[in-house]
Amino acid sequence: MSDTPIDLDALRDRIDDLDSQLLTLMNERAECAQRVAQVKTAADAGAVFYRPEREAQVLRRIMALNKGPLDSEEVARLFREIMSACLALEQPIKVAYLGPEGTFTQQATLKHFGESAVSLPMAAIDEVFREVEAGAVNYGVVPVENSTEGVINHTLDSFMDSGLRICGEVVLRIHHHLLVSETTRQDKVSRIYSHPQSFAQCRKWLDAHYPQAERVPVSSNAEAARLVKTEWHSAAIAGDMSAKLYGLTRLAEKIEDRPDNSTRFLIIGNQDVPMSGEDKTSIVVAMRNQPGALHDLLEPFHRHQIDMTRLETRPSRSGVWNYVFFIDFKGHRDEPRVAAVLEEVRLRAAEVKVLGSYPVGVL
Ligand SMILES: O=C(O)C(=O)C[C@]1(C(=O)O)C=C[C@@H](O)C=C1
Repeated sequence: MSDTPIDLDALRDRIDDLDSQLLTLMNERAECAQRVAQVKTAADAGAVFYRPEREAQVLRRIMALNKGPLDSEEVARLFREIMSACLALEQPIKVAYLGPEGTFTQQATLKHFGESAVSLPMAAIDEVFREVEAGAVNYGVVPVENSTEGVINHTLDSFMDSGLRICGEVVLRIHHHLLVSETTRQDKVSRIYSHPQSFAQCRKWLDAHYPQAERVPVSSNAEAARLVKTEWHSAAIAGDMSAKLYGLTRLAEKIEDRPDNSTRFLIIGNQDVPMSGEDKTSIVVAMRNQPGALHDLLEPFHRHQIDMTRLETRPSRSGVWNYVFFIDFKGHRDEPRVAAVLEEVRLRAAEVKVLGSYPVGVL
């Protein structure tokens, strides 16, 4: 822009003009998406409209193109919403998530699917699986691991009995706040409600600032926030969504002990996702109970130089599955290198189940 001062009215006229162009372009894009839907339906009666690999490519491309001044993540969030609205025109998407409303899983659902998807809170992780299996919803969102507290066993166990596939992942930075209501006597907080995981993630801060307060574990952060509404001497540890839902204010912000505290969520569904260019694969492997079993399992990954991002062991729930390992690694099952490793692992294991290949979380 030149250095000549431009008056406010002229700038607003320019903004109006740009908004008109954006509106036309967004609607042109929406029409394209509608035509994409027609092409998909013509090719296949059971067409799949939601395409995680394409969405990841669109967002990555936009982030790479962005020259600012808008931040790349901000730009991606805007495009996420545009795609969410375009997908809703193709097919309204229903997503079940681990509720209740106001939890971090709801936040992850919005982050991944945008505001145009219909999201439905479920009371438990296995209910999310059941809803997707029954076809009552298109996809599900469940937490799988936290950087401070580790793996969420319920989710891993649910995969052992389910035929559902992993279609995507979303990583959320978790910020906890100490929340109070307008009636709370802030100098008299003697009880704090939260989910056990959140207490664990804020342990040091609580020991330093509220060593005397009673810590009451409840089923979710949102439930903690709800309880605080009715008690003048209580506070809750929860995130922004819960604060907003119950109209609470922050007495202290970002009280998690680790600044990089984050939770990874999985998108579960019925489809195999094609390659996006930057993918991960999750498998579950049962090994026979014999010496060197773990070494045998890991050796092919090392030899093919495949980058393992997670390895978890769960107790087996049947005779054959003596050891059960959940493994995440970089790459897609359709890549020859990955296909070769999977073949070798199959020869060494009692059983192998590929839970899915899916795009590495973009946002
Ligand atoms: O490319 C497609 O397959 C589309 O349906 C279009 C579009 C988009 O808006 O860009 C919408 C939904 C899909 O999940 C992926 C992308």
